[in-house]
Amino acid sequence: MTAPTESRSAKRTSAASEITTPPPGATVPAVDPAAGQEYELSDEVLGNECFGCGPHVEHGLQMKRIGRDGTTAYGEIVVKREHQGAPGLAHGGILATAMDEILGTSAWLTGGRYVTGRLETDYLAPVPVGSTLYLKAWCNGVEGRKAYIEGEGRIGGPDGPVAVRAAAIFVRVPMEHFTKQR
Ligand SMILES: CCCCCCCCCCCCCC(=O)SCCNC(=O)CCNC(=O)[C@H](O)C(C)(C)COP(=O)(O)OP(=O)(O)OC[C@H]1O[C@@H](n2cnc3c(N)ncnc32)[C@H](O)[C@@H]1OP(=O)(O)O
Repeated sequence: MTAPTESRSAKRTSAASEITTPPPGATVPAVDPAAGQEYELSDEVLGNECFGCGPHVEHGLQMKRIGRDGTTAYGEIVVKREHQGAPGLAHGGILATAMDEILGTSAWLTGGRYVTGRLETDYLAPVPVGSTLYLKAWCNGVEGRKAYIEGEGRIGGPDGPVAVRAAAIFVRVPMEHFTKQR
């Protein structure tokens, strides 16, 4: 019998593919001062209806933004019964949503409004219902309208094992992007 081999995702240290790795010319921006202020008021910026962070969306993730360090953003979600896929475990799409929310927060901290263009996710460990997922996202660079953002979610504590990683391209859009579709 051959010894079990480590999974490919466990060997990877980043979720970023060639597409979500910034090109050499990309720069890592400082936090935008206006975005820093918006961060403190993010409920008002987004309203209360966001599935990812709306504090009163009953079955939503109710992600709490718990701090930032420059454009690095920190957040937490508690996985609820309504977030299950397999019995007792968080649905992968829910985890991707949590990553989208925290990565998006980091993108917005660079200044301007951003939407997700591409989101890549590595799942490393199952996340049980009832557990807290400790989220962190940072910006690897901005080039033109594209922000290259990466992040991770840990269980058991902010320094616990990594359960999920993600990398994304967020694309800067004008404010009308959000109003013209209504
Ligand atoms: C401080 C903050 C506090 C508040 C916190 C708020 C947090 C919020 C958190 C929210 C979290 C949740 C967030 C959500 O849920 S956002 C909701 C989910 N996302 C969407 O609905 C986006 C839908 N897509 C679009 O609207 C358009 O396709 C966009 C706007 C994205 C681009 O269409 P547009 O016609 O405008 O531009 P373009 O096509 O010329 O592209 C421009 C550049 O981008 C590159 N590109 C585009 N797509 C991709 C791709 N897939 N992979 C790789 N690259 C891609 C493209 O090659 C080009 O590059 P270059 O040729 O210039 O080099």
